[in-house]
Amino acid sequence: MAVNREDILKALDSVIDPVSGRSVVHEDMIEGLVVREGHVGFVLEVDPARGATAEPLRLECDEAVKKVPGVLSVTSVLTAHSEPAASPRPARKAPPPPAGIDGVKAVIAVASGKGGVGKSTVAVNLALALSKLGLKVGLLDADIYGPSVPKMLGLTERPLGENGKFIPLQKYGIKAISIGLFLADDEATIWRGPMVQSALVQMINDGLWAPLDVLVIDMPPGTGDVQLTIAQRVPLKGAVIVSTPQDVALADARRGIAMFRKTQVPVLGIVENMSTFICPNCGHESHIFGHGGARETAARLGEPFLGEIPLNTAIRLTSDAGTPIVAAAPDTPEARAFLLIAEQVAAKIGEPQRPAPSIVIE
Ligand SMILES: Nc1ncnc2c1ncn2[C@@H]1O[C@H](COP(=O)(O)OP(=O)(O)OP(=O)(O)O)[C@@H](O)[C@H]1O
Repeated sequence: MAVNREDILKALDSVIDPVSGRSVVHEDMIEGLVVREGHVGFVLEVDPARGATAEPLRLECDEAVKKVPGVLSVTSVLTAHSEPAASPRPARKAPPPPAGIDGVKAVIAVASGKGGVGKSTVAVNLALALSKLGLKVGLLDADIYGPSVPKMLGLTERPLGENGKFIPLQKYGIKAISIGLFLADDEATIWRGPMVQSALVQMINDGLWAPLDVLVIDMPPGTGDVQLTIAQRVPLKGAVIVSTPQDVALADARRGIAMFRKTQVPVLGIVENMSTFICPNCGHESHIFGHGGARETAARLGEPFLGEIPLNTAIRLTSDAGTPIVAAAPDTPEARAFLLIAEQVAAKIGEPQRPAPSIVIE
């Protein structure tokens, strides 16, 4: 039986907010409703003063929606946001350091100051390479404005919920959740910053991730409020900065580094992506976007340089096909470049390497 938005809104209209005494629909508390082939997702937005105390209301909404005939799964997110304050902005106190996540030994962010430099490609292949080293790995795609992990890992189904917790999907031996799996294609742009932040923090804290050695977060590109809040509210052990070798990208990478330094998140190192191009026909080596800029920037800023990833058609084709190069062809020089970076990252987060399990392409 096909279920539609009206059915869901009607069901939600029966849920009464105990604070206002009116329905959550009437009070405009439901945002970002998505109904796709029986799978329903929405955001319940409450006043920041209520925060997590509104969790029973969210569960009540879930229960109401689950009763609608044809509904296969419900994923909801509770967010508490405040409208931007009228100017002048009050001085913000530094937030307390975030608590760790039970059963997750380390959380690392893969970030870039600029979009399109291959941040997601690096995040996905780094996660798979860490898993090849024997670590238990999770991957959270937090790139609300261009979530590419579903495509790169070939994920289509929505993660199921269990007692208000998300169950990550499994692919190539890692656990993965993407914010993209909860959103309609055109929806990301209408999500306001605070909603994104709350949803992400909830996906991290309410995901059934444990046990994990490392959770890799594919950050949204840039250094705006969303990124800053993640850096402050997620217990990050460190950040990997991805850049291409051009000056413009490096300037943005420097801004990214400054942001992590400001929030006391250690920079684990810089990766230069799309570094060298070797012509598959004649073997000639060329540097389409320049070469070595990220290494120089790292040296100048006193941050580690983690390595170079070549510009290579196989990297793009395998990502597009949902079989990333580290899973599809682990013995190629391109995959080995990711493995070398993963070895350094594992060492920096204090994870000894274990015998590599084999990754099975499903
Ligand atoms: N080393 C590489 N060689 C060839 N193609 C690459 C390489 N790295 C990334 N790409 C391709 O470049 C495009 C952008 O990569 P990706 O989506 O990883 O970038 P991003 O920085 O995460 O982008 P966004 O900021 O939009 O999320 C993709 O088509 C990807 O396959």
